[in-house]
Amino acid sequence: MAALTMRVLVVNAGSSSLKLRLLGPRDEIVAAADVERWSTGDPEPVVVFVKEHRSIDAVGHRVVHGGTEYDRPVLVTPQIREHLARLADLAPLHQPRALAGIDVAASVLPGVPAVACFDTAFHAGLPEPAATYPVPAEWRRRWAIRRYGFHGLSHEYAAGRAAQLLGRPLTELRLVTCHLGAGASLAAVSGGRSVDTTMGFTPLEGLVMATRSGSIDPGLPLWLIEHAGLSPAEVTEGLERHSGLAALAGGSGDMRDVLAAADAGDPGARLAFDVYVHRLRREIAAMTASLGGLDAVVFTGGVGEHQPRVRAAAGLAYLGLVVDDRRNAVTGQDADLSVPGSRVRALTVVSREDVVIARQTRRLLAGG
Ligand SMILES: Nc1ncnc2c1ncn2[C@@H]1O[C@H](COP(=O)(O)OP(=O)(O)O)[C@@H](O)[C@H]1O
Ligand SMILES: CC(=O)OP(=O)(O)O
Ligand SMILES: [Mg+2]
Repeated sequence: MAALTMRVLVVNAGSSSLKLRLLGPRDEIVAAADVERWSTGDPEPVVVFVKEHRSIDAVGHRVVHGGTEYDRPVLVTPQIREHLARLADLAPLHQPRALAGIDVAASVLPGVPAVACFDTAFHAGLPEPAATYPVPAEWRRRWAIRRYGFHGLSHEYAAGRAAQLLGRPLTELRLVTCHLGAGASLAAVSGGRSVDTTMGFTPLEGLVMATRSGSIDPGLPLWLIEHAGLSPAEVTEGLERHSGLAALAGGSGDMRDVLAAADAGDPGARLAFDVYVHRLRREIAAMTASLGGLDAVVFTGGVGEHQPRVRAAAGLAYLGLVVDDRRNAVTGQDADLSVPGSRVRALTVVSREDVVIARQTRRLLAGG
């Protein structure tokens, strides 16, 4: 069949959700199923989805880490699957879930081609100063230590959609795209290319997340291991799964729960929100510095799409960006949030990683 008319099943295994979409040849959504608060990582919903929606021509999988090998989409073969499994320790909340999705889809859709689309690919061309960690050369060489960056499928989509909303060519724009979901990262996008991003070697660096710490003093985990008697596994578990909003609010890391508790007067939840927003503001400024200027800030991901309070608190008036309270009230739709005449625009864009994945999948299968 002509690859460009394919119906593509998109499997997006995130750290907190599993999103399944069947997209028709013009990227129209034929069917969709989301599992929110996906704590188990069990890929069984893929089986149920496939049974209900036959005539799937191809599968596109979101894979978070492509390492140095994969800076573009790739057809999944047994050998590629094994390579991707070797990267699992670099994205422990994600890579095993993506692999489980790849395996289960292959078992229920035998003979249907599957393509892996990478979060890291959009950042593969980061300028060297942004990509390089100042650590021993031997480490960088032996273990390919560098800033990889993640959420690239989302950042790429958000930047393209922002250009449409602004009615300007992407090649002329300096954008900070803010993917705020369970995981969260910012990208500095100049002329459509990622020139900086807050996540790094793994998806643990950068902003405060639902259960991840984001950036901390690298001396802290070392001290915990060397002097406080914690094992490396305990430190990993603590920073990946028991930090971030969940740790500060003392319960769920879901922003909806944090805000409900904060509104009910819970001091931990208030602090969680304040720390989240403090880091967000700081990192937006950092990305702006990497861009050398700013045309728009684009909010996407579950929190970015649905939380006016986070967007308002990002506090950008000093950058020439003034958010309009009424426009900022929208949730779950693409919109310009800024007051007319604001020099820098604020936008919200519904994350459509599925569209990027489906297009990459069709293009690869078409031989392009
Ligand atoms: N209506 C909403 N209000 C506030 N936050 C929301 C809302 N819907 C989703 N979220 C937040 O979005 C997060 C999930 O974002 P999403 O981008 O779907 O996650 P994932 O990182 O798993 O892809 C949840 O943890 C929740 O905090
Ligand atoms: C890379 C990452 O953190 O993804 P998610 O937000 O889906 O957890
Ligand atoms: Mg996601």
